Amino acid sequence: MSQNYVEARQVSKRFGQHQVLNQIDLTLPAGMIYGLIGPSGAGKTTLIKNILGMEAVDGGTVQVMGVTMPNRPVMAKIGYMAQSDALYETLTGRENLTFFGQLMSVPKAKLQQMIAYTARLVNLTTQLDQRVSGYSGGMKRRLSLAIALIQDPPLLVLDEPTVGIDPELRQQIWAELNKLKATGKSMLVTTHVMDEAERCDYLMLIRHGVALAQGTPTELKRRYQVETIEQVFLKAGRLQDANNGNY
Ligand SMILES: Nc1ncnc2c1ncn2[C@@H]1O[C@H](COP(=O)(O)OP(=O)(O)OP(=O)(O)O)[C@@H](O)[C@H]1O
Repeated sequence: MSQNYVEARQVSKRFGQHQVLNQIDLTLPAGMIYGLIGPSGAGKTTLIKNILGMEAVDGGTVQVMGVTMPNRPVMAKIGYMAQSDALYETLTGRENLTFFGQLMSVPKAKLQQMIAYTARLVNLTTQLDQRVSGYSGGMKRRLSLAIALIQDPPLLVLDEPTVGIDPELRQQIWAELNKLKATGKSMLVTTHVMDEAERCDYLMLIRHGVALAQGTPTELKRRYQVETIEQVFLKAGRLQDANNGNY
C-alpha cells in the first residue's frame, strides 16, 4: 500500500480558551512505529482522539487510510487501546476478547485463533478464564492490548500501552510490536518512558500542544548533539521556552 495510514495536517484543537494542539503535522506510513512523547497534559491523547475522529478538530485535516475521519469502516481497521481500560469486569478475559472480537466482526474460526494468539502475546493464557474483576492493573492493561489486536488490524493506536507492565513483559511486547511492524502494520504509540521512545522508528516530541521536534531517534540526537532522547526533550523544551520569552 503506497498510501499513508495517517495524514494529519495543521491540526489544531482548543478547549475553551486553552489551545491544546497547535498546527500539528503527522504522517504515518505503512510499517512504522511512530512514537508521540511528551509530558502529562502535552496534548498526546487529544491528538490521538482527533486522528481517530473521536473528537472534532478545530483546524486542519485528518485522513486515515485516505479517508477523512470519523468513518466507521475505517474505525474497524484500527486497533485502539485507550489510556483507561474499558473492560467488562464481571466477564472473564476470554469473554471480553470474544465480545470485542464479535463486535469487530472477526469470523468465528479466526476468533478462536486470535484469542489464543493475543492472550499468548500478552502473557494471559493461564488467567484467561478468570473474571477481570480479579485482575491486577497490569493484567487489565495487557488484556486491553490483546483486545486492540483482536481483529488483526493494519493500524494500531496505543495510548500508554505499557503503563503498569513489568520490564520483562514490556520487552516481550515491544518485540511483538516489531514483528507486527515487519508484516506491514503501523503503530502510533504514546509514552512517557524515554527508553521506549528510543525503540520507535520515528518520534514527535510534543509539549504545550506544539510539535517541538520530529525525526528518527538517531536524527534527533544528532540534531541536538546529545546522547539520549530525554536530553533532546530537555534541550528542545528550553528552546521553546526561550522563544516564548519564558526564561
Ligand atoms: N474534554 C476536555 N475538555 C477540556 N480540557 C481537556 C479535555 N481533554 C483534554 N483537555 C486538556 O487538554 C490538555 C491535553 O490533554 P491530553 O490528555 O491530550 O494530554 P496528554 O499529553 O495525553 O497527557 P497524559 O500523558 O497525562 O495523558 C490538558 O490540559 C487537558 O486538561
